[in-house]
Order: sequence, then C-alpha cells, then structure tokens
Amino acid sequence: MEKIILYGGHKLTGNVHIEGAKNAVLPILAAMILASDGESVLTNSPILSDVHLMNDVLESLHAKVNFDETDNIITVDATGKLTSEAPFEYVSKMRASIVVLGPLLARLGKARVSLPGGCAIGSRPIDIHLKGFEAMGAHVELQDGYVEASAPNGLIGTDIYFDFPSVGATQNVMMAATLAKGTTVIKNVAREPEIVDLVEMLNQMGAKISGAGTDTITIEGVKALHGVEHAVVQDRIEAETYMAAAALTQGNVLIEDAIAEHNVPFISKLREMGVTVKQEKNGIRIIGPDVLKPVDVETAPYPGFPTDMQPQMTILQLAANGVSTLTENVFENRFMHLDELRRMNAKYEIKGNVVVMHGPTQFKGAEVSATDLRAAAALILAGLVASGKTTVTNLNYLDRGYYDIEAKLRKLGADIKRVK
Ligand SMILES: CC(=O)N[C@H]1[C@@H](OP(=O)(O)OP(=O)(O)OC[C@H]2O[C@@H](n3ccc(=O)[nH]c3=O)[C@H](O)[C@@H]2O)O[C@H](CO)[C@@H](O)[C@@H]1O
Ligand SMILES: C=C(OP(=O)(O)O)C(=O)O
Repeated sequence: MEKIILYGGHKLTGNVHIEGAKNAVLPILAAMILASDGESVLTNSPILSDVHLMNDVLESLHAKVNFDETDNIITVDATGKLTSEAPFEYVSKMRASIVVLGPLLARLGKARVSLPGGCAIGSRPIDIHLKGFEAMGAHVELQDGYVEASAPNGLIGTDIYFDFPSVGATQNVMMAATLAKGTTVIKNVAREPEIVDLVEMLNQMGAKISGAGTDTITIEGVKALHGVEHAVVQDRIEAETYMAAAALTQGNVLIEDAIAEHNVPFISKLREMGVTVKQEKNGIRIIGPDVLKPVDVETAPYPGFPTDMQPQMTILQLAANGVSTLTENVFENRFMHLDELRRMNAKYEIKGNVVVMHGPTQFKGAEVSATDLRAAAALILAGLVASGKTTVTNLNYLDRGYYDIEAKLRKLGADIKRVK
C-alpha cells in the first residue's frame, strides 16, 4: 500500500504548474463518441486514474484510444462500429462514466449503462439526467442494475427544466440533444467553466449550442458531428488547492496561468481571510498572512463557492484565529475528512450540514486515511502545517484528481514523499 509521509512547518515558495481539468476532460472524452467522422485530438490532458478509466470505457465501447503521456495528448477515433453497453466493471469504478449515456443514445439510438450508484460523499441519483432523455422522447428503463435507454427513431428537441443545476445532467442531456431533431432548450442548467469548455469543443465538432455559462442552454440538433483538436481548460480546483497550500503556510506562490474569473468565490474568501492575492502576467500570486482571519462559507453550484474546495477550505478555517462555519449545500455527506482531522487536533461541531470550527488549530501530525478525493487533498494541507510526521493513506482517491502532488509540493519547499 502506498502512503504519503510529510513533515509540516515549511513555507511554500515558487511557481506551480496546473494541469488540464479532470472535470472537463471526462465529459469531453465522452463527447468524442459523437464524432462519426475523423479522429479527435485532446491536448493538455491530465494524467489521472480517472482519465485512464474513461479511456478504458471508450475502448470498451470499441473506440480507438491512444494516450501520449509525454505530451499529454489523447487521440480518439470513434468512427467505427460502436457498442451501446457501458458495463458495471467501469461505471462502478467512476461515477462520471455515466456521461457516455447521452452521446451513445444520440449516436446509436440506444444505450445500456450500468447505474453508477452512490459514493462516499452522497447518494448522487441520476433522475435529472433520465428525465431529460425521456423529455426528448427516449424510452428509459432500469433493468438488472442498468439504465436501458432507447430512441430508435431518434431524439426530438424539446423544452426541459432541471430541478437542480446538475453538472452531469447538463452535460449528458446537452450532448444527447446535439443530434436530436429540432431545438432543445434546457433551463436551470449548470454554468461551470468545464461546461463552457465542453460546449466550445462540441461547437467545433459541428454542434450548434448557445448559452453555455448562463442558466439556459439552447441546442439546435444537427445531422452528424466530426472529430476536432481541443485543449482542455485549466483545473480550477487543482489551482485553488495550491492557493490554499500557499495561504496556509505563509507562503508566496505563483499559480501559473490561473484564470482569475474561474476562481472568484475562492479568491474572495482568501482575501477576507487576510491573504494577499495578486494578478500577475503569468498567473495569480498568493501570499499567506501571519494570521488567517475566520470566515463563513457556503457551497453552491457555480458561480457559488465550489463544493470540491470545501474540505480544503475547512483546513484554512481550522487554522484561522477564531470561529468559522462551513455550510455544505451540494452533497449530503462531505464532512468525512473532519473525523480524520480530529486525530490531528481539530476542534469542531457538526450540526446538520453546517460545521462550526474553533481555530486556531495547532495541527499535530498523525496517521490519517483519505475517504474521498478532496478529503485526501485536505489531509495533505493539514499535514503541511502540522507539527511532526503526518502519514496519509488511501491514495487511490488522491490519484483520481491530482497529478504528482507530492513532486509539486516538494518543488515548492514541502518535506513530502510517497512511499510503498
Ligand atoms: C466529474 C465531475 O464533473 N464531477 C463534478 C460534478 O459531479 P456531478 O455531475 O455528479 O454533480 P451534480 O451537479 O450532478 O450533483 C450535484 C447535486 O445534485 C444531485 N443530483 C444530481 C443529478 C441528479 O440527477 N439528481 C440529483 O439529485 C446530486 O446528488 C448532488 O447532491 O459536479 C459536482 C458539483 O459541483 C462536483 O462536486 C463534481 O466534482
Ligand atoms: C467529487 C468529485 O469528483 P467526481 O464527481 O468525479 O466524484 C471531485 O472532483 O471532487
């Protein structure tokens, strides 16, 4: 079993390179199923276990996939005969693989995809996705743990309203609508930068989509889509995780090429905590203060504060001088990292979806175990400022979303290594 061992107390300084976004590359890979003509080339692809899994899903559907990890380029040829079934073996390992459903249904008129099930952070149903497909005329059934969807005569454009701006449902239903007959208007959609990136690529592929980044997306169906070359947008959650590391350690770090517009809610909380945030020519510089001020934070769909930064934010709040609160409004079970943090001397109470934290915490090194991806990042952040030795296990979660985090932190001056 691999573990990360770190010794806290080092100020981080220097520059850090940020990868392409996991949450953009996964739906973009699924979108490549839609290209019946020509191969697609995806640059700035991050080397992550989730990306390898999505490549496996595409191969299981009979697409040809090549990942050149030296240059971060994935090439996909989905022009041959595809199968319509995405098996349990893959979907159970990665929930995001459910976004192949919409492209398969659009391209083949049918899809059979294993139900993704819940995960540690919540039950995560897919009812909004399925209602969207049904509204476009698909017949949807749950059989033996699989979603079976069919639209033998093609999907029909229609007006759809989402009960909640689900990221995955927006991607899935929008991709299905690209090849539907007529126009689909989806209201109350997700507005994340990763959706905007996906739409940019779909439009290059020949789709006609407008409104990405707003709460209403309009898709005019077209006959076919073709392969393109596309560069994946930067990972704002990875960028913000390194911003947190710099702020926490009284560091001075340039987050290279960070896109200020994508990081507004997190940066505004950093400023409220007394962190210096400067836009520079080559990125965003973060300078941590001697003492962090307490803040209250609530997660919300974009452009609200990202739930994917909630565990990392709690580390800054626990370190801050006073009482802070965090209200988690997106997932019902995303405080599991806090149980582990008790071992590191964190003091807090959880009341429903609110955690009240009592800082300043003098974190103490301990053996802790990651319960999910962002929990893993949060535990490493705590270790960066803990006294003594911190050991983090269950790194399979970390590797889903952070490429070589220990090398990047070491380059910034942290005492951190991965051991077998
Ligand atoms: C691969 C990817 O991009 N993952 C991101 C995506 O996940 P994902 O697309 O799964 O997240 P959603 O936006 O769909 O989920 C948000 C909330 O809506 C609920 N819901 C969702 C769909 C549905 O049909 N019914 C329903 O009730 C979920 O249970 C959850 O409570 O957005 C989340 C919210 O920003 C992020 O945390 C994830 O990192
Ligand atoms: C929750 C996350 O991802 P996923 O939706 O892939 O589980 C995440 O990136 O923090």
